[in-house]
Amino acid sequence: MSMIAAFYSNKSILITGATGFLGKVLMEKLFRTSPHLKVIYILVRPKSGQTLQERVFQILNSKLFERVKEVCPNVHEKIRPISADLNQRDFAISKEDMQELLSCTNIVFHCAATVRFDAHLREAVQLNVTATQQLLLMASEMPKLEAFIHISTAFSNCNLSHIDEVIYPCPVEPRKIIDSMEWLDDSIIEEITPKLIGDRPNTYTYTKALGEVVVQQESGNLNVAIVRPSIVGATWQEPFPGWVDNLNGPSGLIIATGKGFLRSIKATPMAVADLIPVDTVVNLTIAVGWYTAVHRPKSTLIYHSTSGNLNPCNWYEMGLQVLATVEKIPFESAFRRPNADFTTNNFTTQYWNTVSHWAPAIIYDFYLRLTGRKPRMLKLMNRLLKTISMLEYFINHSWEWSTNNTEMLLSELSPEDQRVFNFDVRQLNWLEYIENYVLGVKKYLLKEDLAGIPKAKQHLKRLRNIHYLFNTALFLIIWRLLIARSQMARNIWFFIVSFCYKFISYFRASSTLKV
Ligand SMILES: CCCCCCCCCCCCCCCC(=O)SCCNC(=O)CCNC(=O)[C@H](O)C(C)(C)COP(=O)(O)OP(=O)(O)OC[C@H]1O[C@@H](n2cnc3c(N)ncnc32)[C@H](O)[C@@H]1OP(=O)(O)O
Ligand SMILES: NC(=O)C1=CN([C@@H]2O[C@H](COP(=O)(O)OP(=O)(O)OC[C@H]3O[C@@H](n4cnc5c(N)ncnc54)[C@H](OP(=O)(O)O)[C@@H]3O)[C@@H](O)[C@H]2O)C=CC1
Repeated sequence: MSMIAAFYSNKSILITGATGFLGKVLMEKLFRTSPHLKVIYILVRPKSGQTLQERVFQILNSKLFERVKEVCPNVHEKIRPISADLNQRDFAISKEDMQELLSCTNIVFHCAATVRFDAHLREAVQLNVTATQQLLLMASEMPKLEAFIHISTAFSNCNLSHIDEVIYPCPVEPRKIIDSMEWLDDSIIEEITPKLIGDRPNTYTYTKALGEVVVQQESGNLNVAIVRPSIVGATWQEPFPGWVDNLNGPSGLIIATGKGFLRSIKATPMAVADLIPVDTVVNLTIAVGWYTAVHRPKSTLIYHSTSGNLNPCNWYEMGLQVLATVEKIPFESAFRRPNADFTTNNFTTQYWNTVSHWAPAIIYDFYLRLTGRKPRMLKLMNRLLKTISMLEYFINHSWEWSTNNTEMLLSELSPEDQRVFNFDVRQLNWLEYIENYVLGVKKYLLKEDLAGIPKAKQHLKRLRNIHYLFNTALFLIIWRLLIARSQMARNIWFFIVSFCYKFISYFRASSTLKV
């Protein structure tokens, strides 16, 4: 019997960010392994014209939750959506709901955040810092609370190259930042943002670091722990391999590569691709919840959920495996044949952007215009290149994260818990994982049917022929122009033609002799 699963039985759990990528997998695993838990409260806001109930219905009826329904048929009764907006004072939770949350909650998992790299500092502070502070305040009024688990990111201190499982101080106190956001206007905030974030690449990593300091300063007597995942990818094993439902991190780039939009990228091939499967992060998070509640460590423990120091894979290996997979299982209606060249300096990056990205987009848009359709490829390409420029920092640096607490926790688990809540990244086979990831992107993100693979392969063959034809035509045109203008080109041309002629004549003569 799993001790961790038993611990969560009969517990009331509060999850923020439960409609997000990580939150959904966390909920799924909790329900599947502890079907006798009392209730999971989730803080949800209405979105995209959907009510709370519609959002929850959609999640419960998704493929991700299929296995849950077998072990916990009354899952819909155990999930209690609470209308809340983390950007509002007291999260805009009704009095009755707040009362219930305060009096019943045993464990809090705080996953909600803005993960956008380009978020305005005010927005990022509100969600990643102020909301965390408010939630801690709420938690301090929960008499039955046993543990508060905060999800941060391994990149919150990405300005350092070696990162320990400790909270690093921020030059400006989070409280001062929170206060200043209340009275500074947007334009001044924009002006001071680069100074505040310093050598971090974006407001996301900066505010996640501030969020950690807030946890440290405001947790009082609470049992608190922080989990820091690196780049969270598709599921490795559970509930099934390859599940993913958003474009963040590598998923969007896998699509862009598989569809042949992205053909070269500025990346350091040997830099560590510190990916971590979402189910590994979730297993660790659940184990951390149990350990924090049961063992009540004296200080706030930080757990790195990273892969680089125990089982490294680099961007080159990852790129190769993505390509090998899309060769075997191609995506439908590719724009060009997939390719992934890594460039390492600005000049070659600009060159390949022009040749491999902008030029084909302009030609294709021209073709769309000619056929009476609306051009769209250049716009799409520019958006893609903007996205890549935001991710570039993370594919051109390597970090070392120490994982002592995570390893300690693994050793504390019973063999059964190590199996049920496996977060030992040493067991991960990267080639298999990446192949399943790409397949998952095809099935769950692009919603492509595997029956369409032969057609997709045919389409790639056609693209290859167009490519050869285009290159030959281009070569002939350039050559023709050169011959017309340059004596040297003409000489070379006549030399090549006469050489070929002589070679063929010699070959013919020798074969006649043999007969
Ligand atoms: C060979 C293989 C190599 C693989 C190589 C992998 C490298 C992978 C490095 C990851 C490194 C993360 C390391 C931090 C890990 C955390 O701790 S944070 C969690 C991760 N967070 C993120 O990834 C968020 C990044 N995304 C953003 O911040 C915003 O989407 C951006 C990039 C600023 C774009 O903002 P925007 O212009 O307002 O556009 P937005 O509405 O978000 O999306 C515009 C279009 O781009 C698409 N898009 C959005 N994100 C992406 C994406 N990642 N890729 C492609 N398209 C995207 C959208 O689908 C949308 O298309 P349409 O639906 O309009 O057709
Ligand atoms: N994905 C990754 O690569 C990594 C993620 N992390 C961390 O993991 C956690 C989860 O990330 P992930 O699941 O990927 O992110 P998602 O963007 O998928 O999910 C974010 C969640 O936060 C909720 N949320 C955002 N704003 C509000 C608001 N104002 N009120 C209520 N809820 C809100 C979203 O709700 P809604 O659905 O309504 O938008 C959603 O449920 C975050 O703390 C992130 O920093 C850390 C490292 C890497």
